[in-house]
Amino acid sequence: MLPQRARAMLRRLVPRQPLRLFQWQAACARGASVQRRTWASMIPRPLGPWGAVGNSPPVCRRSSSTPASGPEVALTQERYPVKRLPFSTPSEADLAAFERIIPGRVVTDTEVLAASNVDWLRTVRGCSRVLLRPRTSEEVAHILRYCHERNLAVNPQGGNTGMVGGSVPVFDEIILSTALMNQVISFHSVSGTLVCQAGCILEELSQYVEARGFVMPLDLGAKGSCHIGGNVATNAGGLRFLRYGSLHGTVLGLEVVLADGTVLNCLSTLRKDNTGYDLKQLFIGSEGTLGVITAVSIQCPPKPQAVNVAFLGCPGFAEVLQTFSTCKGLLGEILSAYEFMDAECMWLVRHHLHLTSPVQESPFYVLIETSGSRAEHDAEKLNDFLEQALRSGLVTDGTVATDQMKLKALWALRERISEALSRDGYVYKYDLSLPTDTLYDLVTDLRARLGSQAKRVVGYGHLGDGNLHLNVTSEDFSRSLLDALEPYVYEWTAGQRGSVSAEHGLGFKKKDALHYSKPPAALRLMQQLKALLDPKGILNPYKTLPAQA
Ligand SMILES: O=C(O)CC[C@@H](O)C(=O)O
Ligand SMILES: [Zn+2]
Repeated sequence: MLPQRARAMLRRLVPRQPLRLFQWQAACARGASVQRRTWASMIPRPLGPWGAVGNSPPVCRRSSSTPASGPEVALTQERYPVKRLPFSTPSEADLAAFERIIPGRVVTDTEVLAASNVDWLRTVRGCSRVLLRPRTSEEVAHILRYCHERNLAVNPQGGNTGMVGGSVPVFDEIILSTALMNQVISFHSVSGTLVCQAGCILEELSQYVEARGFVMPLDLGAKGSCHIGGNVATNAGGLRFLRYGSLHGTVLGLEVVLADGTVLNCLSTLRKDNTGYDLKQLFIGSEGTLGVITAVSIQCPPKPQAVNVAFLGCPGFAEVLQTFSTCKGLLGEILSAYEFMDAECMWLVRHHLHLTSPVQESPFYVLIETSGSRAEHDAEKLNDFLEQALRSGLVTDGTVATDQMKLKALWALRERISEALSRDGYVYKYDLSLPTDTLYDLVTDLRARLGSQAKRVVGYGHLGDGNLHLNVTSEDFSRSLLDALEPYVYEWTAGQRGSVSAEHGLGFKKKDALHYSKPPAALRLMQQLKALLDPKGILNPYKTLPAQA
């Protein structure tokens, strides 16, 4: 019985490596339990408005202009204890002044504003009455110079795909959209340096550089909508972090318009530049509170020639960790992603998005990606790893993809968890950096602690980066559930010397938790930097930094 089952698995796992069949058979014959399914059953069925898997790739396009429908989102100022700061209120004369700066691109249409005032998760809502659509840095400079003089608050907005309420107004801040700043400025075909405006959509940039033999150093589930400027402003992490590292390393230069309208042109394309303070770093992850990023220079790595994705089932979290150690050792330089999700996540993507699991039901799943330059070499390494993982019982079932469509289908299972969660009810999101050994303990702990108060408590994330996405859902927003979660989650994280925001930033929702991850002296220095660069506090107020006493 076993050799036959093993053969079935081999066909799925090593589609292009017939020479290795014997080794696989041997490995499986030594006791690996496998489940047979075919690719046909694995490929998800067509989806709803967020894209389809099948002949077309699963593009996860979050549209800021068409947020999911549902009951009206409560105003942030009503749900949270926040007081409007004494900024001016935009007047008819201000609108006329904006109209002179960007003729025809001053938006007061209530439908457009309704969409731009709400985050895509539908958890926070402002009441801005004007949205500006500049095309150039000079226009942004002109607008900010005017707002600075008039003491008007400004909410910079990219694709509005953030997770922490950083990209929508809290009150009536003017929305400054980068949507029309979507031009590639230059691309160097030898170095792979891309220079572009801040409003370029990440997925469009990916397609642009891929056609030229390169890839963007970052990739996110929200790639179909998010803007590169927003990615940099929030220091987005994402799915390629393990391989290419943080934007603090890959961004070579920035052009930023400061609060008073000064254009800071640090749009360098140099790999090495040790002249004084590296000012661009201040703006990476500052969430639009120190300046508005208008252009980005970014280093794109060469496109890998061979990509494999393995999607595996693990019997427990200990095995998820051991599988990670094993694959780091055996895959070495070709390992480009190590993601995990628990059984609840799989339930969510199946139930809400009708995606089909390619492997038998397991308590945990891992997605391993390899990216290299020689297909045979990578396949050999991957086979060795899979053989060992299966033989030692770390992995109980799995499947491997090498072609584009199947790769994307496997990635969709992981990338679209966030979307599935948003269809499950109100979502409380925690994006934590934790020591990998204890990374899942908090999920288990919370399930017991919250009991039936929560609809679902799930854990997934970028295990390779020590990043847990802890998500809790309830039918509707519940103050008592929020109180049960906070500050408990933050205290738990601080107890592990973790970070309360690994990659999503602080925005509006997490700003008061900053002190769990930074000492008082760091907070003071941040406040001083803010005061220096934006003395009137007009840029993205109520975000990132806690309100000063
Ligand atoms: O929704 C989340 O909690 C995480 C979203 C994103 O960072 C991901 O890794 O999928
Ligand atoms: Zn993430």
